[in-house]
Amino acid sequence: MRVLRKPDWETWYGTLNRAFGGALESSKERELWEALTEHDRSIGVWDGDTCVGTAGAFTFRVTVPGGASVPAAGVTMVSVAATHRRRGLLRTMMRRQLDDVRSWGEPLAVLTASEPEIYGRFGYGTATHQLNAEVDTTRVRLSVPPGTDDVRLRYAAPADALDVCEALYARRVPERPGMLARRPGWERLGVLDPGNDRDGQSPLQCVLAERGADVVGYVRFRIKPEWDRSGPRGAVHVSALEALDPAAHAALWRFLFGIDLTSTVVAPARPVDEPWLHLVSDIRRCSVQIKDALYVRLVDVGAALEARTYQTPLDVVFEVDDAFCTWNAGRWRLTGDAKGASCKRTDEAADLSLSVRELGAAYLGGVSLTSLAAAGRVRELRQGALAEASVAFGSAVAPWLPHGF
Ligand SMILES: CC(=O)SCCNC(=O)CCNC(=O)[C@H](O)C(C)(C)COP(=O)(O)OP(=O)(O)OC[C@H]1O[C@@H](n2cnc3c(N)ncnc32)[C@H](O)[C@@H]1OP(=O)(O)O
Repeated sequence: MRVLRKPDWETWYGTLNRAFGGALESSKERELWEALTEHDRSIGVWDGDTCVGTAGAFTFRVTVPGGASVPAAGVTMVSVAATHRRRGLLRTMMRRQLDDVRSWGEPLAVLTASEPEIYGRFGYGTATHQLNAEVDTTRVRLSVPPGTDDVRLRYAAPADALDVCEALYARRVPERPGMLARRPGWERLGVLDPGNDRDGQSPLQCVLAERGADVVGYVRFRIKPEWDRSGPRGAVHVSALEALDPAAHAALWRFLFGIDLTSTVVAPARPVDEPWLHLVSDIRRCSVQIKDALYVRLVDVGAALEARTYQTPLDVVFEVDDAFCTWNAGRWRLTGDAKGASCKRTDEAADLSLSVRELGAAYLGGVSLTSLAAAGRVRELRQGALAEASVAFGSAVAPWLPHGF
């Protein structure tokens, strides 16, 4: 196992691509991923000249409750060749990677998982969920708030509108836990639009929402035209949508719901507190599903818990179990409120006992400690401590990450 060398990238990436089915052939996409790869933070496992394992860690900053932007290793590009699976290569890479992340002084590691079963054993907890919806727009109507008609919509070429969309996205990032401050180059992933990825859908389209001279929202989407005996049954596939206020939000969704010759809006990876859920006439025809999204691993429990704020005052001692990163194991006293927090080692009696995985799940405020306790994953040792910590850990805005990496 060694750090990725630049000349090895093609082979390394070939191993990764094959582990995901080998379908990624677009040279535009390869080039971008090569540019985004942080070689000195990536590792490969080699069997002689053959690359059999890959893993990387992007340098991210993630928004946490209270709005701070906390350094996080974005674990990515993890693969093991099928010829070498289930011999402990992933475990070996995860060990090395978490030791590295600790030595880089980053308190968090985050990832989106190809399969939910893989990463819990390494201390990652499911911290954000996403909502996937498939709306029957022949039956579901939207009732929009005042001001919606004042929002003007216009088509723009996705690449031309990229800068203005990114500026708007950057304004959203500090407002929602789980969102990542975009590093240069990342914005291009959203508009790559490789033909082999489309499955009969149109190229990407973009519509901007404007009020006066200001852009107040945008949507990127594709249309899949379809006809059956009863007529047009096309689908609108939403790929990204951001809006700065309720009227802009409603205007964009009303536009999507009303596109001629379509009968469905497919909206994946939306926040679980998506506002249009409150505007639809018939939620049962929106086929809403919830899926796991961002996984969080506290690499440094003390620094991570100090980096966020807490909705209500709390003073609790956690007994943390962490078999994979034993430096975290033991008792931590966390005191804090909406202004700041302190988390230090202690010998005092514990109030709550849990594993680092549950702490990761609760960290962004989207999974309550109470629900984890009801599942038997958190134990309350002092009466009242669970409710105190659970409310304090919550977030007024549901954590969300709109994209994978
Ligand atoms: C953040 C990301 O990049 S997510 C992408 C992950 N990569 C992929 O899904 C690509 C296809 N899959 C693969 O490349 C491999 O199967 C990997 C990377 C998921 C696993 O690699 P392996 O080297 O086989 O894993 P390893 O042998 O170290 O297994 C460690 C443990 O995880 C378990 N495990 C590994 N993969 C899986 C899985 N897909 N589902 C359930 N359990 C798994 C093993 O059973 C083992 O369990 P144990 O600790 O109880 O013995």
